Amino acid sequence: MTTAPRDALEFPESDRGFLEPHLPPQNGSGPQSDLPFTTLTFATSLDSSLALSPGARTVLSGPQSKAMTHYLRSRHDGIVIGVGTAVADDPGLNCRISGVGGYGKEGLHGQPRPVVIDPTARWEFSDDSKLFQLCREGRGRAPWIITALEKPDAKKVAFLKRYGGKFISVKMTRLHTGGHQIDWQDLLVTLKSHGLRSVMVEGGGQVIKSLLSPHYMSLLNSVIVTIAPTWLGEGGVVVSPARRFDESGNAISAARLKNVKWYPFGEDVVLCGQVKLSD
Ligand SMILES: NC(=O)C1=CN([C@@H]2O[C@H](COP(=O)(O)OP(=O)(O)OC[C@H]3O[C@@H](n4cnc5c(N)ncnc54)[C@H](O)[C@@H]3O)[C@@H](O)[C@H]2O)C=CC1
Ligand SMILES: Nc1nc(O)c(N)c(N[C@@H]2O[C@H](COP(=O)(O)O)[C@@H](O)[C@H]2O)n1
Repeated sequence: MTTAPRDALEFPESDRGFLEPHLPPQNGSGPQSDLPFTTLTFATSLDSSLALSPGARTVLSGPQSKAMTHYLRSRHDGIVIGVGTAVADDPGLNCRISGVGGYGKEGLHGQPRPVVIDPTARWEFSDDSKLFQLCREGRGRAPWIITALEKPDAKKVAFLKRYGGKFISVKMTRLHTGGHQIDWQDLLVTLKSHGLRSVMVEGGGQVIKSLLSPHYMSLLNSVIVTIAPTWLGEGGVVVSPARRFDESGNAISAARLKNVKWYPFGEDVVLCGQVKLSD
């Protein structure tokens, strides 16, 4: 009998049912589309912060809602984050629920593909990065890195290939601020064409802000937010989409959810819903 690794999490069957209407179909065969089922999910404080500062890994979820996030990871083919999160958190981005691939089952079945949006390929990963440690241990998959560069650094390309990861070059708009803006529709179509039938976008702040813009929010099939009973205070990484205005120039809400359900989860509350599109 194989024993689960020490960091394995438990997420009981009894806690799973409520999530089902908010998740991609179990067998992956949703309506035929060139887009993957896309979930936006993150944990926030009472003052809408994801983290104490852009560079700070910050624990918000309690044990139960953390296990829920890992269950979500087992139900999606890919996890998307921005390079800011990769650099700040050195994340694992695997699923640590007992019974999932590497945590009790043979192979990597149930393990999502990490996808990092890194326009300039600035993430300096190495064998010591948590993601690659987990790959070596058979407990996670190598990342795909989405870049605007046509020819990323050959050493990085070779490194990723050794672990089974890769760069995917996509067109991005160059902003006057010097940054980049990805076309989310293009990205999601690309991910689907590479075999990801469902993706969950975890953050960070800049990624979520751009996805919640009027142009892209209709791409979201589901939104699942963990709210932790804490204020992080000023200077945090805040989730705050750009302002919107009506025809008369009056400010209106940037985005709103519909079909909302709230579920208490330990000391946290988990909010599930769908983006309400304007008529
Ligand atoms: N509480 C939670 O659930 C989560 C918290 N975090 C936290 O968020 C913080 C990082 O957030 P941010 O600094 O906002 O970084 P981020 O993770 O959003 O990455 C920002 C970078 O990603 C790229 N990027 C993002 N959106 C893009 C777009 N639309 N087009 C092209 N490139 C794009 C750009 O290179 C940008 O500089 C960290 O402290 C991390 O711990 C991250 C994920 C989840
Ligand atoms: N659900 C959730 N709760 C929190 O409190 C968090 N800080 C995050 N962060 C996200 O999870 C990633 C870390 O994952 P690993 O535990 O290393 O696998 C982090 O990079 C954020 O994407 N999420």
